[in-house]
Amino acid sequence: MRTGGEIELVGLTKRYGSVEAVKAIDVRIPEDSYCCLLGPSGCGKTTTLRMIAGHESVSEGDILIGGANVSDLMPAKRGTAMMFQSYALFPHLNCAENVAFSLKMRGMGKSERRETAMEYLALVEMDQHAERLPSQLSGGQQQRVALARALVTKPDVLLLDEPLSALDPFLRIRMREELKRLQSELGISFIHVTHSQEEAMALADLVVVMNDGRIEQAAPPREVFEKPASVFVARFIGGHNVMSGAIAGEDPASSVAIRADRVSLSRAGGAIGDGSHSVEAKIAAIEYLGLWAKLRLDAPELQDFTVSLPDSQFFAEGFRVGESVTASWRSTDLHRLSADR
Ligand SMILES: Nc1ncnc2c1ncn2[C@@H]1O[C@H](COP(=O)(O)OP(=O)(O)OP(=O)(O)O)[C@@H](O)[C@H]1O
Repeated sequence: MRTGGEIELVGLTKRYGSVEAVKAIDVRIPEDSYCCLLGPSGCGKTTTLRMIAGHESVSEGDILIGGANVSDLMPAKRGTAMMFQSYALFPHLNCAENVAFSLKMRGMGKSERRETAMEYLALVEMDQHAERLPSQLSGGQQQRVALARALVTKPDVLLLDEPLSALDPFLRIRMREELKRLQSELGISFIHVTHSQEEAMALADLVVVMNDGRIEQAAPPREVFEKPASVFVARFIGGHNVMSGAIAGEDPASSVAIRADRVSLSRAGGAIGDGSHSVEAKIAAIEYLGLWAKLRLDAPELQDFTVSLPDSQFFAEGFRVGESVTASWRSTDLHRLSADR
């Protein structure tokens, strides 16, 4: 087992002509950690990853890996390996040859190459398919080989660009578990680009939420969910309602968030739960999701306001679309948000 290097991005900036794709971002990713760069399309995630890999030049700022400034180093000298969304396997080489390719480039002898390639194929449970060509593998199997090929170079940091997006939902969850296992077994850092908040929450030790070339919040998943730093993070991560501060007796220009599962509902005229804030509303829509039901409420002071009720409570109450209800919550459950930039 080895210890992956700490990664530090200092004032990292990327300009394409007049477009500033990444805007002076600062973040420290501890060694031996699983980091997800999360954000909507075009927010600068891939550009950041490509700068770390050395596939894209830096306009300003620095990239430090294990304390060394690698900003101007060739990709092969950085201690990083990249796994692409398309897997990019050589079609004419079998699995073992694909994994052994970079070892050949480094001058390793044939039998040692084969032995090492088989060891890494076993790590991703693909050793039994060593002689197959990529065209004879499923998408998920090709991805495992691509992972072995990236890991065989013994990087300090593995960079993954949307690695699960081409897989079906079932396989995506299996591979997610596999990636997490590999990261903790190998003891190196993984930096994984995704636009899926669920994927980031499931995998990451550190979630870096990006928006328009900037970092909105970099924190462990629980902190991002429980204490979203901005209106953007609260909306993007989901599960929260964002309201004007006026509802909490604060500056109407400020914003507060309440989790969808922290709101109580009672029939209009009925007793208000244990909430210290309440709003009269109508049920505009209901989505039954198995474990939960999501009820969208309509009221002048609420926008896109959703309440999540456990299925048992939802069926016991028998709420219907169009009914008048009172939504209430405790002031201690309100979370103050900073404005979007
Ligand atoms: N080679 C380029 N030339 C000009 N602009 C670019 C170039 N590459 C990226 N951009 C712009 O930089 C911004 C960030 O792009 P980037 O690919 O990093 O976003 P992303 O968050 O990875 O998006 P996605 O999830 O869609 O891949 C976008 O506005 C994009 O149009």
